[in-house]
Amino acid sequence: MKPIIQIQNVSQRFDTPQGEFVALHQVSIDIQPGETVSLIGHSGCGKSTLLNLIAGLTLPSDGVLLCDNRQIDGPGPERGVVFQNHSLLPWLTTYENVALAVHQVFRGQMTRAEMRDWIEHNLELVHMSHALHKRPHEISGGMKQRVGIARALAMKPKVLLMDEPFGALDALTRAHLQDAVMDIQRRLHTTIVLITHDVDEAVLLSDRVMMMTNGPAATVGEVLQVALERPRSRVALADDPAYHRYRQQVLTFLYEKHAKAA
Ligand SMILES: Nc1ncnc2c1ncn2[C@@H]1O[C@H](COP(=O)(O)OP(=O)(O)OP(=O)(O)O)[C@@H](O)[C@H]1O
Repeated sequence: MKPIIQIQNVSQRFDTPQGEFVALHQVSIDIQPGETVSLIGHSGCGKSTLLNLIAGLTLPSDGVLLCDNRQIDGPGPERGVVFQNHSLLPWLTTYENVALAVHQVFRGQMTRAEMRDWIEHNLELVHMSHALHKRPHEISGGMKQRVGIARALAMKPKVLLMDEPFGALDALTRAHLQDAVMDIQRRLHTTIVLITHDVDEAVLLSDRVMMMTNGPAATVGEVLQVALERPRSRVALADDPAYHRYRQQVLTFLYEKHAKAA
């Protein structure tokens, strides 16, 4: 199968008052359609820098990134982004926040009725149909994050890029949303690239975990293939020796091979 995302020898350098800072050094990754890949590594290693490059929010100093065989030279609707802080517009309702994105992408391609159905469908996917007319300040953090995911999905992205999407949520809400994302992925076969600091989240959600070395000049140090059957249940996995072995491998990478000085 042809990879949907190709990252080829990508390096990223930043000019700083102290001189040039090499954030990423020669990162190469292929991501297959429908795959869920997580990026894990200590704070400051370059995860967001890499995700921003895939999103097209920044351009690499060296190397090439391709999405569906086309060079990434800016943001595009085929790459939906979900950030840690939902980034909804506070003066718009749940429905209107999603509608804004849908109108931008599909104006001229869908009728008004089709757009309305599509907006409602995506909010239904994340179980938010009951709060279509609420504004962000009237809903919880987890609900806002659901709307952010619906907004990204509504653009029919080939790839969903998530930068610590559940980082600001309590453990139970986080678990619900992880399940929702796995469910959506199973139904839509969306390719997902996810940044996380959470070893359990990485193993539970991913087909592959990219473990990044510490910066400067960070790169992918090891790749863990997670061959757990889907659908995955967090309760069943709690007793699964394979799950614990995977977890152990990530922990060993982060806290023994690439431990970070406090
Ligand atoms: N625009 C910039 N100018 C200078 N340095 C930058 C810039 N953006 C990122 N960096 C540096 O590059 C490195 C990687 O940053 P990045 O935000 O990608 O890390 P991260 O792994 O996502 O961190 P965290 O887990 O804390 O969010 C850091 O040392 C950061 O200070």
